[in-house]
Amino acid sequence: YPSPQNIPCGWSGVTLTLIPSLFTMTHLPTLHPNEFVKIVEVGPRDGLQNEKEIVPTGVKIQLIDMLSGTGLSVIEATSFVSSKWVPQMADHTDVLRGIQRAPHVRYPVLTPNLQGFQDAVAAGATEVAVFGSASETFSKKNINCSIDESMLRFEEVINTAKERQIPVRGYVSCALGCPHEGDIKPSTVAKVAKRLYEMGCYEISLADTIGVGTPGSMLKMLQGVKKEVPINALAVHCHDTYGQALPNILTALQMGVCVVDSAVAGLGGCPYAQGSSGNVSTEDVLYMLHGMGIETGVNLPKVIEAGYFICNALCRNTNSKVAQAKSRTL
Ligand SMILES: CC(C)(COP(=O)([O-])OP(=O)([O-])OC[C@H]1O[C@@H](n2cnc3c(N)ncnc32)[C@H](O)[C@@H]1OP(=O)([O-])[O-])[C@@H](O)C(=O)NCCC(=O)NCCSC(=O)C[C@@](C)(O)CC(=O)[O-]
Repeated sequence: YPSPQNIPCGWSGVTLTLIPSLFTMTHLPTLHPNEFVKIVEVGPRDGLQNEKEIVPTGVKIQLIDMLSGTGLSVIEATSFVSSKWVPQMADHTDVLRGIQRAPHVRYPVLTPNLQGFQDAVAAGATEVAVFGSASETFSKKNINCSIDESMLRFEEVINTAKERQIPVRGYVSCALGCPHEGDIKPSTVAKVAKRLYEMGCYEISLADTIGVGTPGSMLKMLQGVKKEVPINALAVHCHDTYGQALPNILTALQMGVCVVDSAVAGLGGCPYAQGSSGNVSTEDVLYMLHGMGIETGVNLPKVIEAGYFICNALCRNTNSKVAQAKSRTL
């Protein structure tokens, strides 16, 4: 079963003993110039799925094409979900067929069930993601089934994907809190993550769906999950509702995580998680990582340009502090 993870993963060498010093702020970990963090750009999917006005398909395609030229290696393109549930993603096939695929870029799409997987493959998808939750209530509201039922659906998707050599990524929503159930135990997150990993997901993205986490809760959650899933198979997916996304990501990096999800211009929100704000912006994550001497292979000015493009198209300001600062100094 193929793993698309060819990228060196440098931060896994940072030891847990550095974590207490994060909190006393006495010193930060030593930085090495060859360290690499993979960015998973989720703007075209997570960033746009919650937009009230339907974004023209051509705009989505142009955004993905611009992002393809930035050095990003993974761009989540769209979702093969029900258009009754998420009308914004109804043009999934046209988006996937319309983009100019760059050879070094992978374009995963969300598939909640076998029907979505089959539609995605028919449209040309070569990588998919299943999305589960650590909260029963959120699972029912988001994909209309319990956690156990969702695992049966995902198993079908993953087994079919294996036959076709299609890699599958897994999400665990509500990893740091649920809009309906409040706090979620790290052991519950770990259990769901483990099930997805053992079924065959090559990477598990732990999502702070409503952006309520702090470095403290991120630390405890990752301590729980890494007992069940190797740290180099984990990613973090932080929404920035309480302005904690960057410190949470930094904490995850210090724990050894080396894959970070983010959305250009900080777009986003989940239609089934009221009150959640946008994802952490790709521009701000890049600025932090590059400032720490960590390589990403991504060109920040080109991402800022893509961010301006989509913000103009949506008639709104960017959520990226870095893009805002750069525009003031132009
Ligand atoms: C999962 C379903 C489809 C179940 O929806 P359901 O209504 O329970 O499905 P069903 O199996 O009972 O079928 C009912 C109808 O839906 C159709 N159907 C069935 N499956 C599909 C499909 N794949 N694509 C298109 N149509 C589909 C099916 O064909 C049938 O059509 P009808 O006979 O009535 O005409 C629905 O609940 C759904 O689409 N949910 C999507 C929710 C979603 O996209 N949420 C946002 C993404 S998750 C997220 O944002 C979190 C994340 C990943 O970013 C991380 C984080 O921050 O937490």
